[in-house]
Amino acid sequence: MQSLQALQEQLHSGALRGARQIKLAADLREFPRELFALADTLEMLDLSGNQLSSLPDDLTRFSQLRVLFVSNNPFTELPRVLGRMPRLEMVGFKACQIRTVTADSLPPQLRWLILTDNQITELPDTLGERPRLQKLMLACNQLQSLPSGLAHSPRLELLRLAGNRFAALPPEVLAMPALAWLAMAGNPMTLHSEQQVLQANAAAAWRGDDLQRQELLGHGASGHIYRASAVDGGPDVALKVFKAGQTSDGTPQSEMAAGLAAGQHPHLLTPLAVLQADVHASSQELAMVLPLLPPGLQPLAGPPSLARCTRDVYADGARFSAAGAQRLLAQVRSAVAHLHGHGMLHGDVYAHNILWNPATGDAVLSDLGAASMLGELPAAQRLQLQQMELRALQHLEAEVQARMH
Ligand SMILES: Nc1ncnc2c1ncn2[C@@H]1O[C@H](COP(=O)(O)OP(=O)(O)OP(=O)(O)O)[C@@H](O)[C@H]1O
Repeated sequence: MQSLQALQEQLHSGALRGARQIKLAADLREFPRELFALADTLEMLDLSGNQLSSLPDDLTRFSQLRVLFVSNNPFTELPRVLGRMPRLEMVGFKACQIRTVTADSLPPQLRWLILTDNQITELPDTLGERPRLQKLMLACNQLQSLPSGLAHSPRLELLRLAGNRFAALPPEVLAMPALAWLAMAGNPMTLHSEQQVLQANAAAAWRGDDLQRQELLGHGASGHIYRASAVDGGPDVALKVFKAGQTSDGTPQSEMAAGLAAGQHPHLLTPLAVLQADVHASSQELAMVLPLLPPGLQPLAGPPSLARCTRDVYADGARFSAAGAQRLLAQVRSAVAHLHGHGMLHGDVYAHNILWNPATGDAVLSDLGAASMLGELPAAQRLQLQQMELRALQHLEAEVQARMH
């Protein structure tokens, strides 16, 4: 819905009676109190893209609310009232201006917290006292440490720490019993390696004139992918043009550095080169050149839904033959082993990042958007992190094996 008036009209006409979901982006400066008419039924409220900086103290009247998105609003503090919301489990405040997260602002049932792209320097200890916490998105903040209680978060599986101020790996990470997906690039602990790779590859960057951009092949959260032909008559390539300076997993620079450091592998999609920025262009597009994948590939599954949280969503009829499953998993394992051999973590080993050809069973692991270069970390930590990533592979194996016929 795009206006308060539309909300009022629909409430008045009864069209919203019993509504469980509302999305309202209407340049709101204050929480629309009209919504309290739905206090007994609303389960999901999306007020992203408004001008809100606070939420009312009686938000607790939304007794059924489980999901709250308030991204892109000028909050400076995570509203304390959230800590009193009885059923709230998913909270999204991406790209606000949050500096402060107080101990009492975290809902008791918290399962999925998104605080990506804020200005947070410190998180409260109570974050470690949320036993259902499963997914924690903290990329692009100013954190230097984690609350010690997070070390024993029993269900925390996915953690995004990229683009913060960690000078060393926070010790809590290695103790997390269920962690399987970790992004930590773009921190002082990895940055030198990333910059070195980008510098070493700068001379080999392709120029915009080397390529003719053709049709759009697809797009994902972080970029648009085009087919491009090389003007010197070489084979066609794919060009990934990044959408923004940062994603929920990290920055394009970290993604490009990781891809270049990994080099080529038959079951891993990594760049051939970066594209030189066009100094004359009005907007400085970041882009990289990838090998063009053959047709017939499709993602092995869809990304996690709200309900699935950290687990992918497979098509209802998805089935694999025993031989096909073995082939697919062996190829993904070899791609992950290649990355580990190069001192890296993929960070996002998921079926939705595997492009797979159902006819041949061949697979390619893609999306290094959450990958980290671990070269600056002590060898023992590197190994422990790579062991941790094997949990993600085990989840993938279990999902595929559960669909074997
Ligand atoms: N190298 C390639 N060759 C051919 N097609 C590609 C290539 N890379 C991506 N595509 C197409 O573009 C689609 C989108 O790619 P992808 O999901 O990797 O986007 P993204 O923005 O990089 O990813 P994410 O959403 O994980 O950030 C793919 O499903 C595929 O159809």
